[in-house]
Amino acid sequence: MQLIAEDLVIDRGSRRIIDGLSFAVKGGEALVLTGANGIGKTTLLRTLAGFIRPFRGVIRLDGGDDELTLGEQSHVVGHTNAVKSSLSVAENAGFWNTYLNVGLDSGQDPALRIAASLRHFGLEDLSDFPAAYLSAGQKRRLGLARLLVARRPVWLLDEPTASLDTASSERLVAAVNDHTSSGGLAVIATHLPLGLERARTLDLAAQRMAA
Ligand SMILES: Nc1ncnc2c1ncn2[C@@H]1O[C@H](COP(=O)(O)OP(=O)(O)OP(=O)(O)O)[C@@H](O)[C@H]1O
Repeated sequence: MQLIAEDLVIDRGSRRIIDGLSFAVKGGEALVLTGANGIGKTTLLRTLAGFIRPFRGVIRLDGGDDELTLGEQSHVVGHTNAVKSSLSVAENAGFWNTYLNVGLDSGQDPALRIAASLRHFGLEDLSDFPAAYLSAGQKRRLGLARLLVARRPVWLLDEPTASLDTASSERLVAAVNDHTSSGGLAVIATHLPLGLERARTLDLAAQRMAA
């Protein structure tokens, strides 16, 4: 499996944000996007997810499921956590298990998968807690638990360690490392060095200067 971007040109409003960017990420790899505020990391991730249409260029997932779009094969974690305040922690995870598994077979009992996801992010004791009352870091951990409640081969993560303490950041890094070691791929925007295994860095500032 390989995620390929060729000659991407992306505009926001009347400004050109990405100009002629090409890269490839193989299954088993993480690509870490770096660059100063406003350089275009979120814009690129949202374009990969299918939320923004590029002005020009090609994005494709070779070796994926031809019946599904790239977005349908991706977990997308943005700046907001997509936590439903009216549901409990476990109900949120249950909702995503149902919603995100559409078109993809998780291959595991939903209840076991949900419990394992919450355990991985240290939320098992908060299962019945109303999501509305979670702290910022707990909400972030619940947002990240989505990554494990349903199997998707592509992870697109925007500043995933925002609000996380050191231990929680390490849980995220472990989840990404497990994902890539089992053949998944990830594209991750971050300002912090994450210490991921099997990771390469794409510096968008250097790309912009070269364009
Ligand atoms: N909806 C929009 N309309 C016009 N310009 C936008 C829009 N969204 C973002 N931009 C601009 O696009 C540029 C890239 O923004 P983007 O959010 O992709 O940067 P980033 O690298 O993720 O930044 P940060 O590190 O601050 O999160 C910025 O100059 C921003 O102002």
